[in-house]
Amino acid sequence: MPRHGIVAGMTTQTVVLEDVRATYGTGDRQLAALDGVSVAFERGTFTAVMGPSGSGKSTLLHCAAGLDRPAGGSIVIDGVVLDDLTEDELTRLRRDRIGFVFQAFNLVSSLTAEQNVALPSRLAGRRIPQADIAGALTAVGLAGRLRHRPSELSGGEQQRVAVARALISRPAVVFADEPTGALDSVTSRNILDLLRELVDEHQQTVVMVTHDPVAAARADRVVFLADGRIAGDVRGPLEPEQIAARTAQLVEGSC
Ligand SMILES: Nc1ncnc2c1ncn2[C@@H]1O[C@H](COP(=O)(O)OP(=O)(O)OP(=O)(O)O)[C@@H](O)[C@H]1O
Repeated sequence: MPRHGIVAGMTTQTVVLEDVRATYGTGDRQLAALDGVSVAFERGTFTAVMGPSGSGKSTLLHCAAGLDRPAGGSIVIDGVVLDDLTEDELTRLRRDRIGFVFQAFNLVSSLTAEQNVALPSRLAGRRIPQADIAGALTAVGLAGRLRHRPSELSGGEQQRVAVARALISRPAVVFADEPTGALDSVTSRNILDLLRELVDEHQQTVVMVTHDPVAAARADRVVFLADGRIAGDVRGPLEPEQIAARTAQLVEGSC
């Protein structure tokens, strides 16, 4: 794989990880969070990433989105090789093509819900019409919360603001780290409907980390991680029970 620039002939709007390694700590305390992961996410598909706690799911998402630099291997997003990009180039790529729903939401506490949703686009120099911002918050069930600050919202409401923020600019790729983790089953289904709509109607690519077999069953494919390696890769349609059984096997194996 070329080390820099656009990869000729590669289908655009895909995410390709080749032998990606990620470590935390140094010396005796060094831990391999990702240990040679190779996986590709095709354009217009919805993939769930599952696996035991600590198996490397969030690290995979952060590396794939260019938020963390891997210790080795290669990552291509939408035809652009990330490996040698400068921090500024990476930031631009993220703003232009990637939406990220963080596990911890990462909302700015001093800003209202609508200001949080508009922030990434504003930083990229784009103005989003007020009606679109209100529409995105309405789509996640927060029509009555536009002017609320994060401290005035419940955990699930903050999570939904984070989802609206990631989707508003219609990024080519959406990475979502447990986007339904704090939600009741009805709200969770609404968020998953939204993610499906991105894929089915707009050909966006969605990669979602989840512990919930019901949420994973809405994806086209489930990639399983264990101990920083790919431990399974199954294409749907899948039943939640099948997904739960496979996850339980991996959890038992990692205990
Ligand atoms: N900032 C960090 N410093 C040191 N170790 C870390 C750090 N972040 C993650 N790790 C370790 O890396 C491994 C993978 O972590 P990661 O968060 O990617 O797992 P995960 O599968 O997303 O877990 P969970 O399901 O619990 O969110 C774990 O062993 C974790 O303890």
